[in-house]
Amino acid sequence: MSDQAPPPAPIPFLKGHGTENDFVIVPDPDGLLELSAGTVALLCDRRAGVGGDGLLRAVRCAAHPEAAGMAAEAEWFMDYRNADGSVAEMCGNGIRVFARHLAEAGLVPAGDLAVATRAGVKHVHLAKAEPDGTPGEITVDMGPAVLPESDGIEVAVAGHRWPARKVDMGNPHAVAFVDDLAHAGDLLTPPRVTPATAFPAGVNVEFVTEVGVRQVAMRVHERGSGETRSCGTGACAVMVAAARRDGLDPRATGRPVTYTVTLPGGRLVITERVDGGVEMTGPAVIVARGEIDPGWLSGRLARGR
Ligand SMILES: N[C@@H](CCC[C@H](N)C(=O)O)C(=O)O
Repeated sequence: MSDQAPPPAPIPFLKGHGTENDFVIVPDPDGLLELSAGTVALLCDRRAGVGGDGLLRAVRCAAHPEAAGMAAEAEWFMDYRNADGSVAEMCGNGIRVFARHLAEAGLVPAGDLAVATRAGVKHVHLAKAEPDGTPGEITVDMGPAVLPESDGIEVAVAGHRWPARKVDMGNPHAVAFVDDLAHAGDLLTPPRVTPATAFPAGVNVEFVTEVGVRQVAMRVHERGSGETRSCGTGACAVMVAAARRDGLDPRATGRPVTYTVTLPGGRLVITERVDGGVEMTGPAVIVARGEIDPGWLSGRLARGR
């Protein structure tokens, strides 16, 4: 009989995206996996790992110390990490992909579900598939946007500088209206946001142009991930900033307002309700399922990647 320990079990994962904001999804119902920042960064690495703008760990609320208090309202906790391994409060595209995974895996009934996040419990609705089999879009109640007084905030990149609006969607955003999205340059380095004290935990930066009546286009540089092809919380922040810029506030007028937000990776439809809640609708797909080789992972981590 061999006295060697059995080889570690492969770690199941999925790959999915929402408007091309892509994620590695790691099912970990009982919260048994040790996912350090280094592990997450390696898994999200597009050349050395699986590749993704972020990672979504699916843990039962009851099995996660940050989520146990939400277990009465939601069964599942979206443990979201950025590509550099940092933790973020919320991910708007991620939560749609997360819900798609739970539904396809038969872990939740189709239709409506609650998902716990670090920004609280969010309610998600999965529309029925189209007759041709195309998966239905997913709507998330993202909660209200918070737009504090933010006079004096500026965003600078690629030799340009703009005033910006501070918007909190559970995570922090600085929204700058620009004449041309190309003026943001290649966005290979983070834009400079001043004063730095406005965002002590870092910030996601959105660049927005108007393309029609209640239609805007945007690019985003995400905290912890760099430029991505879409950002759901960013699109919601942009929608509300655009509405205020257009003199629209559903809480004041008693009429909901809807904007279409076009991003490099697709289109999101966002409505601000009269109670101030923001609803985002968009696609989410699972594109692959596989197994992470635990020998590769532990070897890379032992060698410092
Ligand atoms: N891509 C996400 C936002 C992910 C978190 C963000 N980078 C942060 O650090 O706050 C989205 O779709 O909202």
